[in-house]
Amino acid sequence: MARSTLTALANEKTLQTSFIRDEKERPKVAYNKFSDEISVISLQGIDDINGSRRSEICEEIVNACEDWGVFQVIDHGVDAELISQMTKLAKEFFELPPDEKLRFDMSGGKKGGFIVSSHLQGEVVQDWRELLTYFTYPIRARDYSRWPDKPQGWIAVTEKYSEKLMDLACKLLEVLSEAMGLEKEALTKACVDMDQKVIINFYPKCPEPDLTLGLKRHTDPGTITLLLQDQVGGLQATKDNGKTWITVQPVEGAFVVNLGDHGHYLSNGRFKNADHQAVVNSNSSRLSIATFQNPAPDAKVYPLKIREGEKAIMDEPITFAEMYRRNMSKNLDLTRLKKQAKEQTEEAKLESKTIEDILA
Ligand SMILES: O=C1C[C@@H](c2ccc(O)c(O)c2)Oc2cc(O)cc(O)c21
Ligand SMILES: O=C(O)CCC(=O)C(=O)O
Ligand SMILES: [Fe+2]
Repeated sequence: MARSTLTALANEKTLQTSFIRDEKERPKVAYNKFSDEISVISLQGIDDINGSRRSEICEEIVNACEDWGVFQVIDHGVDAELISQMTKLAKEFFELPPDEKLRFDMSGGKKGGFIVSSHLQGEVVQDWRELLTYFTYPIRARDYSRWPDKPQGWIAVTEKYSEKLMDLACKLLEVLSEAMGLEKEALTKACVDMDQKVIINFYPKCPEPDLTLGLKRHTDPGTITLLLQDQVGGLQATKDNGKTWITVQPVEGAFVVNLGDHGHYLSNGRFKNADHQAVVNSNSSRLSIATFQNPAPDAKVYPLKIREGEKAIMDEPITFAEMYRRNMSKNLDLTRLKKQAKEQTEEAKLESKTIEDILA
């Protein structure tokens, strides 16, 4: 799609075929049929090291990580005013004219910027989303030329936001380290020099939302992700390999926290890395801001704790870069297999049609 954005397609009556997904991948649950299965945990009292509230909070977090690998946090200490400024500026970015957004176009291998209708590697079907991404930590790796200069105030607000989210993520990783019977810093140390990347997802309203996805089913690759979503709804998770899905209830000012593949491996599979996706709707656009906390690319990935009676879920330590590469190529193989299976079914259908025709 040259020099154009998704927003232009949002007013059409039907969906372009490049966004239409196989029936098996289409949404099974409505974007606004909210579930209360995901715990909403207040962090009030978490800093009171010897207080009883801290141990209750830790227990709630650990239970949620063992069950879904997803929970929501409120009373997290990130200033409500900062959250509302961040959301306002992010919305304003996506409202800019296409040419302004495309000044930050990421195609051509640039690191950070704006992408329209990205699709996952090896996929042909496009996601119904626009996104803006930039790398915030380590600070020395920041490339401010890839951070938008509009709307005004953007850089100062996003810097503050990423700093506060780094603090919150480290606090949550402390709780998980302790739950594994390790020192508080164990998980952050395993990340070596923690990377942070922010992805702002904008999902315009969609003419035929039942045929497509805003963001296809995936797990996040990193340690932990903090997601700020608006009140529209659309984040869905599954814990039975896609048979059933739930839509996460939006909670004003809350962060949805989910563990990624790295967090899953480090806990030897004890903490889940839930498959999730974003569905879209025809009534309103939706905005979400995902902050990914990842280990450094050359950090070693291997379980930090293997409990008695358990076997390691990895054969050998590998780097995070290698872990990411292997997961990507596994996903690619799966996509290829699915494509082949589909083609074979189509062929079988054609053959049987021919037989039916002969017999008719
Ligand atoms: O865009 C995303 C979302 C997500 C993700 C989706 C699909 C994948 O195959 C995947 O590996 C990740 O998390 C991300 C994490 C990243 O580091 C970059 C991304 O673009 C995304
Ligand atoms: O927009 C959402 O609700 C999900 C976003 C997400 O999963 C991601 O950016 O990795
Ligand atoms: Fe995700």
